[in-house]
Amino acid sequence: MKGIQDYYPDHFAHCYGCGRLNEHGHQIKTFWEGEGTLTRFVPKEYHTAIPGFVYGGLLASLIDCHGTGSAALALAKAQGIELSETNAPRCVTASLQVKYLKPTPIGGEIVIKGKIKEVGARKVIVEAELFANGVLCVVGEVVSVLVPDNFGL
Ligand SMILES: CCCCCCCCCCCC(=O)SCCNC(=O)CCNC(=O)[C@H](O)C(C)(C)COP(=O)(O)OP(=O)(O)OC[C@H]1O[C@@H](n2cnc3c(N)ncnc32)[C@H](O)[C@@H]1OP(=O)(O)O
Repeated sequence: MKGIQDYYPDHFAHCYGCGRLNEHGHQIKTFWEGEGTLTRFVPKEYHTAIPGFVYGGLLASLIDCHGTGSAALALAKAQGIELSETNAPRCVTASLQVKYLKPTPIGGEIVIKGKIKEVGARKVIVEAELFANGVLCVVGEVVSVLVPDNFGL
């Protein structure tokens, strides 16, 4: 199953968090799951903050790209866009807020769930919950803004 990131054109596919063409990045993929969105990621040992626990900056970057991916999915749905490699909304992060509720253990899969809080013509607000072994460890809110095809070129 394709994630929204699989539809990003090549020049948007180098992001460290979600770019499929960045061999050094996280290459996350974000999907619809019911009315919400979902991203999965398995941290490596070197993603350590203190031994046994995940570095918070990594968790923020996962929430960041989960947010922009969820925003692109939400805009496509709201605007009736059938996703293809030549037709997908492109969003960047305007604002990222993260709250670390509990230390996040290394050693299993992280699941990030997104709830679309607001969808405008260009701005989307996504609330994110990050779980490790089923325990809610981090919450966040991402404001994403739709940008044109030639953004950054
Ligand atoms: C398929 C391919 C995908 C491709 C995606 C692949 C890349 C994934 C990106 C991963 C995440 C990143 O790291 S992205 C990299 C980090 N982010 C950036 O570098 C973005 C830098 N900032 C910018 O370029 C700009 O400030 C923008 C594009 C974010 C917004 O500028 P703009 O386009 O002029 O927007 P503007 O008209 O002023 O505002 C539009 C709406 O957004 C709101 N807004 C604007 N800025 C903010 C803000 N900081 N915090 C809250 N809200 C804001 C405004 O109030 C307004 O709301 P309303 O009046 O409509 O309610």
